[in-house]
Amino acid sequence: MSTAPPPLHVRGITVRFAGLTALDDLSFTVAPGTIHALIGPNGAGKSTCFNVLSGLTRPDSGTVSLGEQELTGLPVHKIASLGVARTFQNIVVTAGTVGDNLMLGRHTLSRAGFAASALRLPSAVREQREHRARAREIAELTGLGPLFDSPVALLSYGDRKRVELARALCLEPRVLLLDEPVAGMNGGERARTVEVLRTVREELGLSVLLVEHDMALVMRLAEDVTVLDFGRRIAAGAPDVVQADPEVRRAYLGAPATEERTP
Ligand SMILES: Nc1ncnc2c1ncn2[C@@H]1O[C@H](COP(=O)(O)OP(=O)(O)OP(=O)(O)O)[C@@H](O)[C@H]1O
Repeated sequence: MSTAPPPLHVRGITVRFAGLTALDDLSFTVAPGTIHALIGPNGAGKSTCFNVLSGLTRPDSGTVSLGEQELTGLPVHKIASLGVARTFQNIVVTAGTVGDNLMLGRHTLSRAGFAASALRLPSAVREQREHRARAREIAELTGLGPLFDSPVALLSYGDRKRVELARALCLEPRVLLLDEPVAGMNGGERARTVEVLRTVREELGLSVLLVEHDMALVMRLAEDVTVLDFGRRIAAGAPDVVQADPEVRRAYLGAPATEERTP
């Protein structure tokens, strides 16, 4: 297992869209090697936060750092290469085999240049072989091993969503940003994904920041929870503490958090 990742610090992030404050002075820390959930009702600012962390949105104020490394304002590819990878809510993977898609994830780690690869120089061929072997290991870890050579188009919805997860893991991230990893999955697929996430965190020792509407899953998987409402942090702490918080219950319009969808 690799060494523990540095903490991911979010400090005083504010994002405004025209007259609307999507994030209002938001601060939290993803502790090394933990699973941290970011939850809140629709429009609370969760996606905006992910967009800031992955470099898609520049905040009006505030900073994001991974340990000592400042990430605020860096371009998407730079943030990814510094160890922060993300998955997207909607599956984008439809073409190629599972292996092809995982190799795309390895692309940014390739040292061999285009010319060396095109000319099939021995060093480039060796490097490709190593990347493919690592992609296979990650496929095994995420339960996709037997599907490595299968076209993604033929996979079930749950497996395709796991290809997206495995592709992000192929970047060898230290922090993984997971945007609704079980959205649209059936009960069996959800349970399988929870298992895979636990294995991945244990085996790879990375930190995970999770946005997920499935409260039962969040409560089972996360060690820390940050709750947003209208861009503000309204509660933070261990799942049972957050769940009992009156303001959190109010934000969810009286719907007790535990009675939402179950995996
Ligand atoms: N590009 C944008 N331009 C204008 N307003 C935006 C933009 N992106 C988000 N918003 C607004 O910012 C607020 C926060 O949206 P965001 O998508 O971050 O919430 P969310 O918590 O991810 O919601 P959901 O759970 O529905 O995905 C919302 O009021 C949304 O309408």
